[in-house]
Parts: sequence; structure tokens; C-alpha cells
Amino acid sequence: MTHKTTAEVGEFGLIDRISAIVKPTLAASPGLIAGIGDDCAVWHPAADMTEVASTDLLLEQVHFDLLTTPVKHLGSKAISVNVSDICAMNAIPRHALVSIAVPPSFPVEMIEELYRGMEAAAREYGIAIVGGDTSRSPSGLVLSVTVTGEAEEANITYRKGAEPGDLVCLTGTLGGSAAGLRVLTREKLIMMEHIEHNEAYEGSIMADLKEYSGAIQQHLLPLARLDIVRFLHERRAHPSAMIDVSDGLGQDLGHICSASGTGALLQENRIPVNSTARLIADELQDDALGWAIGGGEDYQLLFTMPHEEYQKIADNRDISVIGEITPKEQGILLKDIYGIEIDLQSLPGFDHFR
Ligand SMILES: Nc1ncnc2c1ncn2[C@@H]1O[C@H](COP(=O)(O)OP(=O)(O)OP(=O)(O)O)[C@@H](O)[C@H]1O
Ligand SMILES: Cc1ncc(C[n+]2csc(CCOP(=O)(O)O)c2C)c(N)n1
Ligand SMILES: [Mg+2]
Repeated sequence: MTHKTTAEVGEFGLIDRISAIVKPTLAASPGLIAGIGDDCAVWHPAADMTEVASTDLLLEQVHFDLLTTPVKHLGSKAISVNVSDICAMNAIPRHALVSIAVPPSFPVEMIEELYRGMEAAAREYGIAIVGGDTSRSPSGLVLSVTVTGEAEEANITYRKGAEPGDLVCLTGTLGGSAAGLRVLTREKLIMMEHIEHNEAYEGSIMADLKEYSGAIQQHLLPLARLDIVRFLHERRAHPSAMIDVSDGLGQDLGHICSASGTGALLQENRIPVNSTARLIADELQDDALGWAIGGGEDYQLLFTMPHEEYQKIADNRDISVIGEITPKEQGILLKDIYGIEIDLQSLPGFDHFR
């Protein structure tokens, strides 16, 4: 592969290349009037729909390590984590704006690969990438993605709205992303040690990561649960409150409970822990349930629903009932397999400043 520097193509040359890569996504926005190339993107929202918008930052060494993350995967993940926030409002994602700050040493081909990942994810979710911003970064790659979405006003689901007696529901499994990150970090450290001691790092000493792929995939390429949002719409089933699990089950359930003014009681034996995470926890002598509760980055949907409403979706094997909403005074508790109740808020979740 040849390597061009950003200095060779210049800012506008780079934007032209980016524009060409994301062009196929524009077909997803029939209401689009102007995409990349003017001071603003312009589109017609669908009639009678309410707009939602969300933005998230991804920083090198905070959200990703380029030694363990293929840039194409990173591009897809940057789109997915934002689409996940739109899904958490029970809305359908429509448009994305992507801003990047790039270190001068970063080859243009890697930026193109990053955008190929974004384009693939955008196609998967049916959203159009319609603009962004480009800058030099003095240290590390920075990505900022903003996604808009649409929903009928009555469908929009907030963190508030949970009521005592509602079931607490969760899509998919948890803990996979944290487990995947642990394996990737371990492999990186082994590689660095070999380099430090001037030893070859070759196939014979590289771990076979195949058996860990379920967790590594969950970490590098999480999928926003737009499939579940579409399913809820099809069944006309309305969650009373919803959030996506980005910082860990304990903390994100805490957000639903504090916004709704409720407590919750979860059953440990009902929490669907990723099976590869269990395998990895055994090997690393770590705790897969701890990753499920506090690891974060699984991007599953956590929602609450009255019993009658839940009957509309009870046949979906990918949605687990993990507990119930309780009055605020009862706290936010996890009943473990021995029947002992643990304060979920006392378990650590992800916090950028702690
Ligand atoms: N710097 C900021 N300025 C203004 N609003 C902010 C800022 N940071 C966060 N917010 C707002 O605070 C709320 C909570 O943000 P937070 O980032 O915790 O949620 P999230 O994006 O759903 O979670 P995650 O970032 O883990 O995916 C959101 O409404 C967000 O728009
Ligand atoms: C290099 C590296 N170190 C640590 C982590 C773990 N991590 C980073 S952000 C986050 C929560 C969601 O972030 P946000 O709240 O900003 O959406 C988690 C669990 C990682 N992915 N890569
Ligand atoms: Mg955020």
C-alpha cells in the first residue's frame, strides 16, 4: 500500500476523498437538499416527525488504542455508538456529521479506511453522512460524530417514565466488550515486551484469538440495536423508559431510576453474561459479572415496560427480563444467587474523571 501524507493532498483534497467514500450513503436520505460542500447540510424532515440529535467524542488512548483497533472497525464503531443513542430514544437514525482531528503523521490511506468503516455502518443503519469538519491534531486522533434521528412524538422514550412494577428488560448480552478489551490489551502488552527485548513477535507466540472472537467483535464492532427499535415499532410495544448501556448496567440503570424517581431490583441469575466473557474471565481469573455490570461499551438497550405491554414482545429470545422497577425508597439492588441483596450503585461503572 502506498502512503500519502495529509500535507501532500491538503485539507480540501482530503475532504474530496472523504466525500467520494461517503457518497453512497446519501441515497438513504430522500429529503436531503445539500450534503457535503456548503456551509451547512440541508434536509427536509419527514412530515409530522419529531427530530432527535446526539453527539459523542472518540479520543485516541481514551476510547481506542490504534495498536489494537483496525481503523475500519473504529470508523464503524464511531457511527454505531451514536446510532445507539438515537435507538435509546426509540427513534430512527437519519443523518450523521463527522468531525476528525488527525495527527500530521497519519497516512491518508488510513483516513480513507476509517471512512470506509463509517460508510459500511451508515449503510447498515440506513443513515446519510452529510458533513463534518477536519483539523490537524497535535496529539492523537480525535473523532466527533453527531447523529440525528426521527420519531413520532408519541414514540419517543426518555430515561424518565419507569413506574414501580414495570419489568426491566435488556437486549443481547453484557460483558463482551470489556472482556474483548482485556484480551486485546494483554496481547498488546506481550507484543510490546517482545519488541522491547528485540525478540521476534511471530505467529508461533501470537495467541489464537479465534476462541475470543465473540468478545473481541463486541468490543471492536458493536452493533446498535436498531433491529430492536424496529421490532418494538412493528409490535406497537412502548417502553416506559429506555437507555443504551454505554457505561455499564449498574450506572445506566441508575440513570433510568434517578430520572424516573424509582428504585429497581435485578436478579443476578437473569443477567445475560456474554459466554465468551465468561471464558475469558476464567482464563484471566477475573469476574465476568463485574464486566457485565460495570464494564460498559456493550451498547445494548435497557428498557422498562409494564407487564401487559411486555406480552407483545415476550416471544423475542433476544430480550431478557432481568428484574423489576420498585419504589425509590427500596434503592437500586441486585439480588445475588444466594438471595443476598447488593446495592448496585456501590459497584463501579465507567466515569471519565474517576
Ligand atoms: N459538554 C457538554 N455540553 C453540553 N451537554 C453535554 C455535554 N456533555 C454531555 N452533555 C449532555 O449530558 C447528557 C448526558 O451525557 P452522556 O454523555 O453521559 O450520555 P450519553 O451520550 O447517552 O452516554 P455515552 O456518552 O456514555 O454514550 C446528554 O444529554 C448530553 O447531551
Ligand atoms: C484504550 C481504551 N481504554 C479504555 C476503554 C474503555 N472505555 C472507554 S470509554 C468507555 C465508556 C463509554 O464512553 P463514553 O461515555 O465516552 O461514551 C469505556 C468502557 C477503551 N475502549 N479503550
Ligand atoms: Mg455522551
